[in-house]
Amino acid sequence: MSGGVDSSVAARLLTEKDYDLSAVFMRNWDTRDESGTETGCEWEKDWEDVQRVCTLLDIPCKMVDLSRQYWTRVFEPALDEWAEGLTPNPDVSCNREIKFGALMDRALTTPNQWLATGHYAQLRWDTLDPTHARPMLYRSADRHKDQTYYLSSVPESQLHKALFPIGHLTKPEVRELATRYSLPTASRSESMGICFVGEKGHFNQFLSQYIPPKPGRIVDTNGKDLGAHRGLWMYTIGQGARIPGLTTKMFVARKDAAANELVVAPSDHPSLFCTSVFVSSWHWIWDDHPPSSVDSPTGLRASVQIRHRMSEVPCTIFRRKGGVFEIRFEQPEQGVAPGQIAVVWDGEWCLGSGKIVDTTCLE
Ligand SMILES: Nc1ncnc2c1ncn2[C@@H]1O[C@H](COP(=O)(O)OP(=O)(O)OP(=O)(O)O)[C@@H](O)[C@H]1O
Repeated sequence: MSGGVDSSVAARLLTEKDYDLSAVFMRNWDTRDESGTETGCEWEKDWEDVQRVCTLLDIPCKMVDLSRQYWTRVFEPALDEWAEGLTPNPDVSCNREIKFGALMDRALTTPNQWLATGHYAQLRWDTLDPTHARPMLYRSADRHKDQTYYLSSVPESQLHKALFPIGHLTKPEVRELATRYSLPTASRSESMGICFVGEKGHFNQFLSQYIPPKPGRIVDTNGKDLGAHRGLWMYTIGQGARIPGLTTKMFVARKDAAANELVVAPSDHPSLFCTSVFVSSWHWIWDDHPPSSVDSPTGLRASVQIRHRMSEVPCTIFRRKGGVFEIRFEQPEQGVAPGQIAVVWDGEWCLGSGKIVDTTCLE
């Protein structure tokens, strides 16, 4: 339980079933490591809320400190990628490495135990082999809140031991239940993004505590010098880049890490539209995936999401050498950045995800 409304309702719903419940709150950020954020993660407040809900529901709760594991397995690797100019997604690795990794290992000590969370996601079961039912990760009923993107690299072995009690509900329904059950967290506001970063606008300020400035040039696609930047990690491909003295609005098309140059282009420029991505570091949820059609000349027809806040788009997937897969979009896509996680779907069924290492754009 996180102290938020979703996991509070998840816990309340489980009290109606025949489970022997206990709650676990995880601290994953050591506020002593922060030297600039004003509010920090406020984990004490979250922990208090968890305890208040647990008292009401009459279930025991405990806190575990996984801040060291979070630092080494999630934050440091992401920091390295930001420093290289990539766009990592620490929330995806947090679910794999921490919530359904270290936390699950710590919390589940005997067979017949499950870890329930307030994620908006659903599990369906493939019972083709009745002796070996297999969990399939499905979109939640609330497409606006769906969190399967973030769960896309949690392996089957861990999903076997997971429960998502609110996955069939919408957020308004969850809030209504929280009010009906008089949960103390009913009116808590949404937690946004990565807790230690705080408000979105402070992201660069936060990262600058860890990554030194590395000034370089901003150029257009012809190499014309347009100005200076203070570090490639401060920009994301696809974002608008304000260039003093230019009337045309420019967008980040590419980061040239070798030359430490930020390449920008106007909104309709072909360099902003990508036709395919190359993806490595795959985590297929089922370890006997991907389906064999990735090796056929016609490839695997699927859909792909290359960041959380986008709809999935049709694509075809081909296996290339060295564990790399090429994902070809049906229509050119904008805002495609190396480091981002590409999540692959068969309809509503999430098959897995990997990290974008390269892109092919129209120019
Ligand atoms: N610090 C934590 N300790 C234990 N479980 C956590 C913690 N943070 C998140 N979780 C679990 O992961 C789920 C999804 O986390 P996320 O950060 O996306 O929260 P959320 O969507 O804001 O949900 P909530 O309203 O429960 O905070 C939570 O519902 C909770 O079950």
